[in-house]
Amino acid sequence: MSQNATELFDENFNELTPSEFFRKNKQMLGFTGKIRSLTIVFHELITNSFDAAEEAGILPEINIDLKRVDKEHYILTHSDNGPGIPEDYIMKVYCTMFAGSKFRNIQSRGQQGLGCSGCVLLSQMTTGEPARVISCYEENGELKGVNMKFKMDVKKNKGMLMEKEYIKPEHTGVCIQLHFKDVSYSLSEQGAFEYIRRTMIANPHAKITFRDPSGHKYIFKRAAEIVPVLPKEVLPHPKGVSADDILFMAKHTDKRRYKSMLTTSLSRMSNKRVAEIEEMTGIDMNKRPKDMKWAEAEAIVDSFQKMKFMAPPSNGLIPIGSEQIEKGMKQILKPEFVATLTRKPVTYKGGVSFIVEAGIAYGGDAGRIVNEQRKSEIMRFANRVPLTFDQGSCAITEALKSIDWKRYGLKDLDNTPLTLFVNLISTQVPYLSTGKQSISPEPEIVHEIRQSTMKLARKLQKHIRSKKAAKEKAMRSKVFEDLLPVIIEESAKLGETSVPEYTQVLAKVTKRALAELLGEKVEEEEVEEEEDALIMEELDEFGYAVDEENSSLNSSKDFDDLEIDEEE
Ligand SMILES: Nc1ncnc2c1ncn2[C@@H]1O[C@H](COP(=O)(O)OP(=O)(O)OP(=O)(O)O)[C@@H](O)[C@H]1O
Repeated sequence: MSQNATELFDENFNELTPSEFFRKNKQMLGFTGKIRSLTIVFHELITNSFDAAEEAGILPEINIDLKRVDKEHYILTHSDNGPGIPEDYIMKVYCTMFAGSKFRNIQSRGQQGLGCSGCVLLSQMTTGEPARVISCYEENGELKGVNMKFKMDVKKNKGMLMEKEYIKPEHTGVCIQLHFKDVSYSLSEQGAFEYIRRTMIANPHAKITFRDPSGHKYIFKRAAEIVPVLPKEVLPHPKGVSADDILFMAKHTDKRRYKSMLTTSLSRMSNKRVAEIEEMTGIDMNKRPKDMKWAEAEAIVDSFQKMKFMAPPSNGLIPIGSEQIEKGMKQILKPEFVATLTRKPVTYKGGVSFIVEAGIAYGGDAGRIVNEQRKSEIMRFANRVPLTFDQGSCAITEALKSIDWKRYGLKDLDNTPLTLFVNLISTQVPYLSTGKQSISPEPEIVHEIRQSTMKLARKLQKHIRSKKAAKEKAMRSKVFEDLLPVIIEESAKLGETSVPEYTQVLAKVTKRALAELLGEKVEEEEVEEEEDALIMEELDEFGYAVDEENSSLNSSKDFDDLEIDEEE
């Protein structure tokens, strides 16, 4: 007998909690593949510890201990020195999907309220073991500590407490212990160790101690002692909102008129601008937001697109800063050459501001060793967090691959000991998926990455050129140094005169070679100036007109000082 719709629905209709959904779709949390799954766990726990410590004005210090119980069974213990999590929130943080404190228009590493609970879910799904969390925090001026053991109730999207004990803490912080199977620790580019190394480049203010499964202890020391300035929450920009956003604001605002709702919910929106919108759309701006219709929201957004606004305030964006990136790169890569920069804030999609930071390190430990040869590597970051996977579709990869590297003297980029660093700072990083591993290639973002990297590539080209020139000059000087005394002495013998004093002249000609032999450091500019003068004299002697102002000797320097965007 056939069933009617009501019977069918009564029997089959169900609601899926977020935890149930992600239990079936763990790949959407980034948990695909054994190596990647473990790296994502490291990523979630490290970024949370950083966010929490920085928000509390504390220099982050993290201890990670990864023990291998047997081939594929690991126990991860991760502890931080952050402000801790109050007892009532612990199970919400670790067992409720889409719960957190970062659903604001603010620059932070976390955005979605999924990370911690995702790790607990993976642990439970692969081992059936509960999570253990020790949290120490301050409440009403008192230091409190609690040690809890719990599991996640996937059907209810919340925690099930198994054990609880109050402890006497010495300082604030969180320590979490999780069991994992079906994961793998690896030293590869996508492994957990490399994730920590990259994290340290973009976070030189942090300290991480890591004990790997073999028991080896790595201490990544701090290269900077300043807690990054806390980004401010910024209101959305009119050019970055949709009709749906406006309608959502209208339904949830406590303001009584369209006018006050718009001026308090959006940046760059004054009474004058609201009057312009009123004139353009004919909508009465004194109406109650709760009564707003879809067509009105659409008309308001259309008017935004026709208007000119100042760019969004950039105080919501806190870049790492080129000096700090340089410190991070030097500390970890010990390169022969490094150049870094932080661009000015700009916007994508007309209203979301972002900043691109870039760095190039060459020589030393820059690049990656593959088959005993150093190769170039790309390090992608968003809000200081390394992006380790899905590089193919990412704006950073696309931008860097589109640069004509031969133009900068790098004929074989792949086989160059080079690390290319790019960090995107934004309150809304346009990730391509919830796994947050690649950035959408918005044209404005790709443009900024290209410009900043090309600027640094030019500096690198200059460095490689002058290194090559210095080597050639040193070789030439060496020839003089070896031959000139013989020629002078033999000539004196032939001319039957005494040997003239030549050491000073020789020293001048072979200044670089002599200095190098004596282990002295020669002032690059001084030598260059003297050599330039010598060449000028030579040209003059041979009858060539030398126009010093426009001489090609100066042109590269002039070009380098230009603050313009470069087009290939
Ligand atoms: N180590 C920690 N110390 C203090 N608070 C923490 C810590 N870890 C997590 N939290 C709190 O728990 C919340 C939830 O964390 P979770 O990782 O699930 O999501 P998120 O960081 O907000 O976003 P995302 O899913 O994008 O990482 C955070 O918003 C933060 O308030």
